[in-house]
Amino acid sequence: MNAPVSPSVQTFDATGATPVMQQFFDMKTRQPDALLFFRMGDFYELFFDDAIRAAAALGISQTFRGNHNGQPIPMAGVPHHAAEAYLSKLIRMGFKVAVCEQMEDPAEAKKRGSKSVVRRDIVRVVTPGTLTEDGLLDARGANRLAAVAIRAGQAAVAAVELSTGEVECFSTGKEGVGALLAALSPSETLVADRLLADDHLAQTLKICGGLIQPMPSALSEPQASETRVKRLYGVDTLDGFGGLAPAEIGALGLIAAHLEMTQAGKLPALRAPRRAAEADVMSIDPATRSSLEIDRTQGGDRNGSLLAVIDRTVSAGGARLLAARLSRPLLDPAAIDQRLDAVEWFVDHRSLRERLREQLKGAGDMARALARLALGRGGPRDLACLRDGLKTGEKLAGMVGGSGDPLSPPPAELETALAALTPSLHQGISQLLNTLEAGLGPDLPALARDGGFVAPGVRPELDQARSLRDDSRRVVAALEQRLIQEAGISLKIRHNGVLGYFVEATAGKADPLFQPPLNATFIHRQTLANQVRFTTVELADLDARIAQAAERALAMEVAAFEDWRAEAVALAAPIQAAAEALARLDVAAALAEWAEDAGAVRPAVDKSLAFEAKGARHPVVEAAVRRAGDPYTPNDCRLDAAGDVAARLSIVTGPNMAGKSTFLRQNALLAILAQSGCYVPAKSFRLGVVDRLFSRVGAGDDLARGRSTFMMEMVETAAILTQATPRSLVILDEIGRGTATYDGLAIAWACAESLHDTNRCRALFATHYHELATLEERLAHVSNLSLRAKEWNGDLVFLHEAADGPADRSYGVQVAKLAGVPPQVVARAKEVLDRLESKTESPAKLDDLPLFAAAAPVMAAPAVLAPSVVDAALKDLDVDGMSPREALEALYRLKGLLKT
Ligand SMILES: Nc1ncnc2c1ncn2[C@@H]1O[C@H](COP(=O)(O)OP(=O)(O)OP(=O)(O)O)[C@@H](O)[C@H]1O
Repeated sequence: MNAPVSPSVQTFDATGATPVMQQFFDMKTRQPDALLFFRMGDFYELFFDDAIRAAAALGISQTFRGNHNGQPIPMAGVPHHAAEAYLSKLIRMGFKVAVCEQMEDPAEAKKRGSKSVVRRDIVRVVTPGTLTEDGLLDARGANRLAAVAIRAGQAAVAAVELSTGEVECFSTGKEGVGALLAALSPSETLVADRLLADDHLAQTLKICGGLIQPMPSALSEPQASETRVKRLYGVDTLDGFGGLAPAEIGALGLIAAHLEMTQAGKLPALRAPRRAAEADVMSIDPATRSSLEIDRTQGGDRNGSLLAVIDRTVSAGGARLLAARLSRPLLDPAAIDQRLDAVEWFVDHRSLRERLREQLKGAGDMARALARLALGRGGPRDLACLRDGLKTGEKLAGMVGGSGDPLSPPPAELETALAALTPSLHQGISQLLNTLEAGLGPDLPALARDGGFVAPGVRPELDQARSLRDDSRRVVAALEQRLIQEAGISLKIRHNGVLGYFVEATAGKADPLFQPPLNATFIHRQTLANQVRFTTVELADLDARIAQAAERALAMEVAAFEDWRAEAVALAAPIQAAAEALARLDVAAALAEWAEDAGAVRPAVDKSLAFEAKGARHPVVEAAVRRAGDPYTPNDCRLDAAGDVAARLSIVTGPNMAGKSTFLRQNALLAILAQSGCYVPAKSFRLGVVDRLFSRVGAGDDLARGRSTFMMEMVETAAILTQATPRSLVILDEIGRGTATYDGLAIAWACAESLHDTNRCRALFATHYHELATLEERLAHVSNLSLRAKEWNGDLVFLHEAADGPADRSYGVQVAKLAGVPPQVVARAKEVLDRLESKTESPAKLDDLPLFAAAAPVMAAPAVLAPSVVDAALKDLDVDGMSPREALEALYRLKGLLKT
């Protein structure tokens, strides 16, 4: 989303306004910070500043309409049938839009007097977090409205997905808000305005809160909040939600207030809040989430993320559930196992899985259809979506329940889903299903008011009105034949919204109709360039009868729709449960499908502090490498925070491009996949649950950020060192690289020691400081790993193989050669390196290293290398011919030259 646009609040002097403008001013005063879409006939018009801003944002023309206080009124408009596309664009740009509709037919208004104005009202305020239309939403992604509240030092984040009715509520400490928001990735976040004075919180919200809506602080006060939440759920007490904490009520209260304000009194069908404490889900801070590219890449694309690679779901609800699971891995091994049982069952029942996935494709998005119906924005197609979803559910329940394999009955996770999908277990649902199956015809319009969707034979009165209408149409056809005979010229009976039915003749041939005797029958109505239009007494009479019958038929259809809608909304809870059950089946089957495609295995998750991966792969890099026709090298990784069966901390070395970052990330992704209840791409994987995952990936990986991020890197490192527990998993990639060599080495060294001694967590620490390899001898639970490369006929070959022990050397010069650094520079670098590596020329050996001493080591005497190594290397650089990556590497090389 683009940077949110700050609302511009205008003040108006309404004196002397025309009645319509007066109405506009009234509406605008009610929603001063929203663009007002003011319905006038077939258009939504915008006026004054709104018109100017919307015209600029949408690239539509801005005109003027009349005057106000002697000034022309700026105006811009969008046709109502195309409004959704414009709305979508405005919302994406961060605008808020208030939709003001005509609440009556203009004819009704006329009855009150010729000067009276059509009644209008704001029916909805559209904000990013309150969208429900398919056209405005990504079907496979959630669209959440979040709220943050803090009470007595305790924080809560609540989130509602209005388009499916899902509500979640999390309690956390103040510092946990960022991780929760990053996991929820809301498109809009409500927060009491006084909390924005807290810089840290304001910054967190800015990074992961979507559009921030400051709310008057009074709205999150306990009493007001509680009353609003009760009203939202239509309950007398909140006890049924299991003792919500004051901060949770505050956050839900803000959501309730925002919904009241934006939905113009329509109540959404919300589910009871699903609550989770920080202790239930793996905490992944925003920086880690972004660097691991879980549901989107660092560039913001879904493609190339972990989610995109493993997602084999076939329904929108399934896709959303998988995304939610992957963004919030669980901590309870039993709950994780339940999910894994379901996946395993589908791995074992392949043909059933294939049939089930085929059925699921046609199931539609029940959750979103129901939400639209509840908010009065649904139509006959949404009812059909419920019908099809429930029907599919019934079929699937039969299919899975009757799988006929007594030795391997469906596990608990699937059993619960099946129960929610068996209509006979819920009388209301089977009744609704019968009603909709019998009631909905084959051709369904988007809106009930377009009619034609109620099947014949369902409502006798409707059938009567329809046959009257259709009979009359046959009479019209007969009348047309008679009039042609009578007039002796060719003519047609046509219909339009203004004239109703009329007779149309070509202008050149219409003369006789104006002459006696025909002018006694044909009454002139309209002359166009090529046609002349008439009516007859008989036709006018027929027109009235047809219009009446059609009107009655339509009214009956709309009434039928309302009945069915109400029946469905009253069954919101079981329908939502069925929708979720379909999503669960889809996710379990899809993960089994992926497991088979990717050769993934079931992980063993327990309460130990171990991490034992054998033959593991990075799912995203593997896919990319294979696409390029290369093989991917699987790797093992063993850690144990207790230090019993493996080291707690592994120092990972190896040349540039050897695969260090990939190895680190791969292991973090295994933990996420396993705790989300997914199979993992490995030969085997045993994991003691990880409570917090931290990843600090080197600044050098991103040129654009690399220059000024040493501070950022240190802030993130500080967070890790203060927050990681013995149950956490930390991956640190090239920490300390963005500063002077000795500072960097000292910081890296101290961090490694602290992780080992104080945090005592499992950690992988990739570094170019080979000096850190000696930690293995100095600390009890440290091991060395290296990603291997070897020289072959003067070239460097990357093996991507993680082996015990440190890297023998860094091969920086060879990598420079591979990267296309000019041969003379490479040759010179080799020469310099040889000298530096010879004992006599290299004074800075680690054993002499005065770690943490204030004095920096003295540079080697430059005399032998006069004028200077750096001068020479600089001179040879072809700066204009370098890519950014080559430039960065050259810079490091130059810094490397300074090292000694
Ligand atoms: N296990 C593997 N099997 C096959 N190819 C791999 C493997 N690991 C990494 N690669 C390939 O090597 C490339 C470089 O990997 P990566 O970025 O992890 O190296 P690095 O050691 O972190 O490099 P640098 O130190 O320059 O950041 C990857 O983009 C991928 O194409």
